[in-house]
Amino acid sequence: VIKIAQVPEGKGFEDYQNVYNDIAAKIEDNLDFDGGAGYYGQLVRLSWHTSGTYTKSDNTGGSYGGTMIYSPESFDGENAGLAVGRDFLIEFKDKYPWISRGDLWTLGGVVAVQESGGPKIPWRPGRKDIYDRATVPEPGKLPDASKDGKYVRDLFKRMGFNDRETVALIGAHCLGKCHTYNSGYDGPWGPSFNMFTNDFYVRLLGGWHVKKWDGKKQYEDDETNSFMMLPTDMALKEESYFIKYVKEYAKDQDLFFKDFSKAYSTLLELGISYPRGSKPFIFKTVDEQEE
Ligand code: HEM
Ligand SMILES: Cc1cnc2ccccc2c1N
Repeated sequence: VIKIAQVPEGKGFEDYQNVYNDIAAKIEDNLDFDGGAGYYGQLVRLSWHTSGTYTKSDNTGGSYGGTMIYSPESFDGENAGLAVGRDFLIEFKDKYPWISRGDLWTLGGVVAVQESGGPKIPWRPGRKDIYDRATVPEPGKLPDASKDGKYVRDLFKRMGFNDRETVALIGAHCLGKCHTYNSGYDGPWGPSFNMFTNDFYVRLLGGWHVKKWDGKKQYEDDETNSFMMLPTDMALKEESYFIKYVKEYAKDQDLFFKDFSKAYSTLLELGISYPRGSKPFIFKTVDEQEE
């Protein structure tokens, strides 16, 4: 399956920086949403779920066609709650009719990471809204949080990621929270889930215990009982092939930022063929434009 990037006629860096700025402004106007998590987590999760359906062996799935709104992908239980992110962004599809769903949904994630203090994420436009349902991926490609490390390793390998990239990508769990009505998991209830940092790894290396409640098995931190980890989060410290990267990133935020930027940029472009030598955009943050 070939998916060629096609940039809308005459659109360039400035056009996409304008969309970036509109999304950033709307995030800024809604910082108290979701108990103070804002929309950062919602938008990064949307960008990841529209991309994480990718299978390297047959080049199916990925962000190219904006297929998440079509069945059967729209029925994937792992996508519960993503209408929040899609509805947040939909006004920009009306304001900028030339932008595709895939470009809008992935750009939303780039804005969220950069505006929450994270690294710059190189990004290229050219995803095309598809209309033929044949290219809509089946449910089951996105990960189930109740599984173990081997499952996580194999799932990310299916997308073409190695162990280092897998650990770096899951560090996005520094943002946002779980919602029982989406996934059955809950929390964190602690502070700072609206800042992109290496906190996830630092906390992960601390003490955790299984939460006593009637919901799905998840972990709670020994110290304050206000943070949470999923079973697949804990898997990163249980497997020898993952924990070495958890330790590296807990010690060195710059290294995490560098590896995350590369892996996340790759994630958002899985399956897409770009013209040789096409240069990604590096958008300015809102703060950088005020100077
Ligand atoms: C083993 C892999 C992964 C599993 C099993 C997993 C699972 C989950 C689950 C169950 C939630 C809670 C959803 C809810 O209840 O609203 C969640 C949230 C989230 N995930 Fe992951 N995830 C994985 C990897 C990733 C990756 C690779 C990224 C991004 C690069 C990511 C970004 C996020 C974000 C930002 C949130 C917070 C969403 C919000 O605040 O609404 N996750 N994840
Ligand atoms: C600290 C932490 C750990 N795991 C998470 C998983 C999903 C969403 C948010 C998370 C989070 N803030």
